Amino acid sequence: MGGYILAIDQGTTSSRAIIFDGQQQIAGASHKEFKQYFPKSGWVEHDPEEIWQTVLSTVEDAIAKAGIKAGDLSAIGITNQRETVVVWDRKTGNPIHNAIVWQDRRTASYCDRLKKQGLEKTFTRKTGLLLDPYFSGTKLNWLLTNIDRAQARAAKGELCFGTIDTFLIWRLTGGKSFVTDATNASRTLLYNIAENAWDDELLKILKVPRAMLPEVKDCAADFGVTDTALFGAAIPILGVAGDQQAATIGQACFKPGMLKSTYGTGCFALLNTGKDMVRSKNRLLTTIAYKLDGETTYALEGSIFVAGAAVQWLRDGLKVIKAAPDTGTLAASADPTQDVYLVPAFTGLGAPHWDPDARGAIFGMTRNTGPAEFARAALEAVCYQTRDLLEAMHKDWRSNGKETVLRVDGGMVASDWTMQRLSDLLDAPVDRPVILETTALGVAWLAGSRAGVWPKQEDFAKSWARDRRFEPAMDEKTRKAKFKGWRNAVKRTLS
Ligand SMILES: Nc1ncnc2c1ncn2[C@@H]1O[C@H](COP(=O)(O)OP(=O)(O)O)[C@@H](O)[C@H]1O
Ligand SMILES: O=P(O)(O)OC[C@H](O)CO
Repeated sequence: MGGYILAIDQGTTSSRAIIFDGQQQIAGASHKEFKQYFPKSGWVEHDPEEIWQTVLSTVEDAIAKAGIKAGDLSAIGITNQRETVVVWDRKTGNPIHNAIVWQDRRTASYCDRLKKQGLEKTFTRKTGLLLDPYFSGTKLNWLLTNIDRAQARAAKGELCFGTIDTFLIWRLTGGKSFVTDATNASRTLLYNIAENAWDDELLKILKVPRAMLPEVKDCAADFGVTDTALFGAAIPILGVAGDQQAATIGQACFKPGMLKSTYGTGCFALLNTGKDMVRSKNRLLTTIAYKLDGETTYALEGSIFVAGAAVQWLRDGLKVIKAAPDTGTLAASADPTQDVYLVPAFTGLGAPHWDPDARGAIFGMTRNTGPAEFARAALEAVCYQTRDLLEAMHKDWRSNGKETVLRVDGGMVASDWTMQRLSDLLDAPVDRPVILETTALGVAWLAGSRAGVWPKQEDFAKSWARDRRFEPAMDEKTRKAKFKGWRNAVKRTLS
């Protein structure tokens, strides 16, 4: 036995554990949703203990389903929802508050104050990010300011800050490892992506004591060993990356100009820009795609906050569908003469607008508008937003005529209707891979290659296989008219 790699994919709405065998095939998988907390308008929290329990139970379940023992695992890779902040007590390991989730907008006015002080340029130059509540830094400031004695305790080194990867590694190693990787660090507003180090000036502005920060490692590195009391074996953790970066790796987007877009709760498009730290003139992010053997590869990123979340809203809020896959069928039956647009700014708008105060809106409803038109509008909104991102990317990045085909993954790409509409509205082909668990696959590759049991980068890239290519089939006039309607709807939604 050997070559088995466990990938822990801790996402926004669920935790997954997937075991890959030595041939990079899925040998066992488990998945568990957990509760979302919305304490106030625009606030989103998770209970770190629920996250931990779902990780433990899915790992045990995946091991059982794969029919192996924990000792058969060569390594673990961890990938995670990014930016979400946990602060815990260094002695007890207990969180001092719920995790503040990436979607949470509670620090919008603080971001505005920082912008008014003219600080956005400093943050963007050093971190590649913008002053938006999306990122970890202002959320961490909120915890330090609002939780009793947190600031003083953090300064004394009594508290630890982490994104979800760091929190999980801390727990998995029995508090022995306090580490993160460069991709997760690059989403905090505290990390200088050119120097690859926590940045003292930014720490001072956001009043974050250095004593509470983890050590930052490459994506394939020694992150610690699991406590034997947990799974009955000491398993090395050898790969870590934020989920969008892990998907970029899993999609084998290793060459500059390669591009992937992941459709989960939100949608995130990453374009590999190689060693170039491309500075966007169109409000995209510059971020770390991965750091391997001390070398940093950068990406341009477009982030949309609501993608599959709109499908969840159709299911749980409007109750017009029973399950996510019903959306495509319903959308296909929509009246083509009704131009209904949904701008799903439930938690503000991300790239390229960055408007945290915008809220969702529907335009073009008539007396005949029903669930089918809502479903189509929700799915099309994801496609229009992807086009907004790709247009911005094309302005920032010269492809020199070497266009690569967009590779897609995430829960939503199971919908053929959505992928066809995406290709139609982009007027470009879209490739869906055979393995849709690209996030888990990417981090499994980081861990497996570090363990020496998985192929090197080039051979891994060759193993990427396409399930289906969607080609555009919409006429230009319709596409133009639809996109014009979308742009107009967005304009009317901005705050
Ligand atoms: N067939 C489908 N059609 C449309 N949306 C879908 C479909 N299957 C799943 N989804 C949506 O995809 C999302 C889940 O994707 P996933 O990649 O698991 O997300 P995350 O990692 O953010 O939790 C959910 O929001 C769900 O509503
Ligand atoms: O959990 P996902 O897949 O929606 O990803 C969340 C992103 O990492 C947020 O930046």
